[in-house]
Parts: sequence; structure tokens; C-alpha cells
Amino acid sequence: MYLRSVANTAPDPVLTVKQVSVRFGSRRVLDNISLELQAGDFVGLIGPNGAGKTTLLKVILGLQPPDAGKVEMEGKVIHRGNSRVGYVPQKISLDPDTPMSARDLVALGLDGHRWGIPLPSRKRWAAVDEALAAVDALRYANAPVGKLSGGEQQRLLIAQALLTQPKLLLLDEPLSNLDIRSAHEVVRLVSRISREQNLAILLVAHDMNPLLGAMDKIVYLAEGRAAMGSVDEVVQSHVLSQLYGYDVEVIRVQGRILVVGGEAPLPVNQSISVWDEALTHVE
Ligand SMILES: Nc1ncnc2c1ncn2[C@@H]1O[C@H](COP(=O)(O)OP(=O)(O)OP(=O)(O)O)[C@@H](O)[C@H]1O
Repeated sequence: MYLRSVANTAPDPVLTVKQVSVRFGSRRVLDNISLELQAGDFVGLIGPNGAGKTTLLKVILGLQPPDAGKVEMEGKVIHRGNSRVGYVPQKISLDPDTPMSARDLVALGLDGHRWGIPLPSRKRWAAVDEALAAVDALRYANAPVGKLSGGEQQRLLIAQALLTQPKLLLLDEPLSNLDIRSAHEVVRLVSRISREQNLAILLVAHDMNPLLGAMDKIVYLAEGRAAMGSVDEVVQSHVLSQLYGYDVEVIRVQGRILVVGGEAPLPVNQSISVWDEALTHVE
């Protein structure tokens, strides 16, 4: 009886991905992927180029129907345009002369929404300013967006995605094009928002290093397969070798993690890409 009542009160995970597979032609890009995110989880979705990270985000957003499996938000099958899912796509480049203030850019998060019932003006701007405050961007709210740094622009895009008060925030490569310092600032910001708003966050990156110590869990994707757990559980030579399908080695140097390819019985360009990643890490 006790066990039953505990089971009944356990909240549904915010996001459940169940045995999802996606094929493009004869190529299986996602192969039986399962993962769960609870409220407040900050999870890094890590993997080399072409591993299927963006495809997985598209499945979660309802933009890419899976060939097998399903995705649920709080126990209900997801649908396209769910206002409870915030999404920041891969970096949009803003023309330096874009005639728009930072505040206006964030406000597009309200106007662009499919349920966009216009809020009374005062409420609307209060919501925009709240989102700007959440990402520490109020001080440049009136600045022209095109003149802001990459890190500042990234904060605005996150603020825009927060406007619909999502339960789940998907960030596709928000750290690419940022220098190390700005990347760490964005990671700290995202980690804080996740805690303060009890928001589940899935952040895509090809380099896990800026996220070490900040993410609660990692989902490592390679060759269409995924392993989820703590960094210590997942980022081990034998776990990653199983995902890649050939021997890779995990090396820890001065607090950084390198994944290097060993004898790869795969096309040369794929093994080189693993080495490239390692070389990028040591730069
Ligand atoms: N609509 C599509 N039709 C055919 N192939 C596709 C399609 N979308 C993606 N792919 C292929 O699926 C693979 C995974 O792509 P995806 O963009 O999901 O990878 P990724 O891990 O996000 O890579 P990156 O880090 O380079 O952005 C790639 O080989 C890509 O070319």
C-alpha cells in the first residue's frame, strides 16, 4: 500500500525519450535512444560532428518524426509548437547594423509565439524585462543587438526562449563561436537559471570541457548510440568505445577531458574527426 502511494505521487519526468530511432535513407542516425530529464536537471548532450545531436533535438521538438519510439513531456506525447519547450537554435548571426534593440529582440519571443495572444503593453514589457534580468542583460537592454558581443547575444536568445515560461529548455551549441571566458559565463548562467526556475535544460555541445562541474548529467552520443549518467559514469574508455564501436581512450589532463581515437576500423575521415576533436581540446 505504502509503495503504491509513493509511486503514485512521484512526478512524471519533464522529458522522456523512449527507444527513439531515426533513419535517413539506409543510415540509422539515432539507434534506440532513451533518456529522461527531471525538473531542474542540467544535462549536456555531447558528441562529435554528425553524431545526431540536432536530429535528437528535432525529434524532441516534434519537428522530426522518429521511425521508432516516442517522446513524452510530463507523461504526454509531445507535439510540435509546445509552449512548454523553449528552444535556442544554433547561432543566428546578426548583422552589425540590425536596427533593433536588445529588448526588442527578446520581445520577439512573445510576438513569434503561436498562441501569441497579445499581452497588455505594460505586462508585455514587464515580462521581457524579467527575462532580461534572468540572464543579467538589463544593462544593455537598449543597445543595438548587432553591436553586442557573441556572449551577450547568446544571453538575449536564452532570454527570448524563457518568455513562455518553459519547463524544458533546449540549447543547440550555444557555446560555439564563444571564447573560453564567455562560454564559461554562459554555462554558469544556464546552470543558475536551471536551479532558480527548476527548469530542465538540455544543452548541446561537441566539447564537454566548459560544462564539467556544471552539468548534473551527460548524454554522450556517438554513432547513433547514447549513454546517460554522471560524467564519471559515462566518460570512461570502455563506455565510449562501446558507443563508437571501436577503441577510444579517455584522457584527463589538468582538469580537462580528451577523447582520442585508437585503432579505428572505420573510414579514415571519421577516425580523424575524433583526433581533431582531441587536438582542439588541447589547444
Ligand atoms: N534531413 C536529413 N536528411 C538526410 N540526412 C540528414 C538529415 N538531417 C541530418 N542528416 C544527417 O544525419 C547526421 C546527423 O546530423 P545532426 O545534424 O543531427 O548531427 P549533429 O550531431 O548535430 O552534428 P553537428 O555537431 O555537426 O551539428 C549527419 O550525417 C547529417 O548529415
